[in-house]
Amino acid sequence: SLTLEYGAHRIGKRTDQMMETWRNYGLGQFIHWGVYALTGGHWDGEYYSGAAEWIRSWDKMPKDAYDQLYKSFDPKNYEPKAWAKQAKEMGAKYMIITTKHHDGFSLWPSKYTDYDVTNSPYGNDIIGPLVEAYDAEGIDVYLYFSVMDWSQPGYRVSLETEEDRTAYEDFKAFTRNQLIELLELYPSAKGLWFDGTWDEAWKEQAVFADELEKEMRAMIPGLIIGSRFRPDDYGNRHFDSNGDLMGDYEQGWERKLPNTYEDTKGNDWDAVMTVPENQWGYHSDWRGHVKSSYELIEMLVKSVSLDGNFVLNFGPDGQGNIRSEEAKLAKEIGDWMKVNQKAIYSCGYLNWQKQDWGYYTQSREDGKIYMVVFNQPLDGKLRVKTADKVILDKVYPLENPGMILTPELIQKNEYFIPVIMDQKWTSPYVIVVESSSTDEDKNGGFQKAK
Ligand SMILES: Cc1ccc([C@@H]2N[C@@H](C)[C@@H](O)[C@H]2O)cc1
Repeated sequence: SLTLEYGAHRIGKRTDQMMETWRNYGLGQFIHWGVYALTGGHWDGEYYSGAAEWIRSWDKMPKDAYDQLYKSFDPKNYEPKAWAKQAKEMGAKYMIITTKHHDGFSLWPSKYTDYDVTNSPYGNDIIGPLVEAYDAEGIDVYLYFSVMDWSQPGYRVSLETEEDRTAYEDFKAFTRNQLIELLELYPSAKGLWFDGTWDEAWKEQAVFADELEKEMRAMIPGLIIGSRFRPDDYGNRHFDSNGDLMGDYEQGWERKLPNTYEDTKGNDWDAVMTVPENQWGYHSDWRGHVKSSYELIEMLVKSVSLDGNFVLNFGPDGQGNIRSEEAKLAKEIGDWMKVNQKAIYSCGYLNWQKQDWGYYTQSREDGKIYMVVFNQPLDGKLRVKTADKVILDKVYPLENPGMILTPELIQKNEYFIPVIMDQKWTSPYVIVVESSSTDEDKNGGFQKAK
């Protein structure tokens, strides 16, 4: 393997408490909010078919018109406490907020740019009250930060000339200043979610990024930073040039999920997901497929079953309203979580053979196994093939622990669990499996593991 100065600084999962807490979240909320929300994905009566938060890059969006939008940013309906309460009801354990997206508009009072909330009619800090509201609900806050910043004169896609390099040095100092400022202003933040780090110019900054990451980690011990921040000695992000994970967890799952445990490479990871196919910021006219709570619950369960976190995106409108489609999803997901949260929180991957009826999760606290059923077999028999030397001690519906189910042995380590056909299941349900391992003792008999 290559000798890397700026590659992965750790092999394998972090084992400290803050990362344990992160690993056990299960469900998170992403919030994309900024001046792009004022356009709602339209300009001058025209519909923008791209991702609404990218509307500035649209050829039909005059850049100076976009860059004046902040002078109308005055969200009368912004209610951070209501947002936090809604997230709590949904069952989110953490929230990632865009402090600054690619356009560079800073939602906090930044000393380092005039392109921030203090120079908008709204005038006040957006981030601070949001952090307080989510902290008060017991939901951990993470700060999304886009390194790419179209508003900054020193920003460069690539460094071709000496002038580029000089300008980029200013941009690097600005970037560092804003990040240090964010961590000084919001020290209760548990981590940073970086974006906009794909430019060639940034990929040459292995030394700078490494020093900056070390500085930020020193400011907030245990700070959690994903794989999308640092480039290694050869400009590789996410995985260094030896294939080792950069940062504390993999951030590569954007609008997609791994399909097998092997896909996760045994790393911690999060999947961030839009409700429509590809809209993060507010678009007033969602076209194409809008995901149902059923689909999103399956993605959540699939993520947890593969040792990941699932982060659902919300895009408040220009006045600070949460749109009705998202409010409905938050309610429906929350209703499901209220009944089934034990199969999500502090749960992860179980190495039993994947079955068609759905997903296994296993509690990292008490080892209980959860069968989350999405596709009930027509004969009502859930096939279960355990790992070797496992016996099923007790099987019952999470919603009705008194209803003991008797597994039918098909062959060694394989059973049918008879589901309750008389009960009309209308949403994904959970069967609990309490199991123990058998170790063949000296004389070949079986005894229950202690
Ligand atoms: C090609 C591309 C660049 C940036 C993105 C940003 N990452 C998501 C988390 C959103 O912030 C989106 O604007 C998406 C696609």
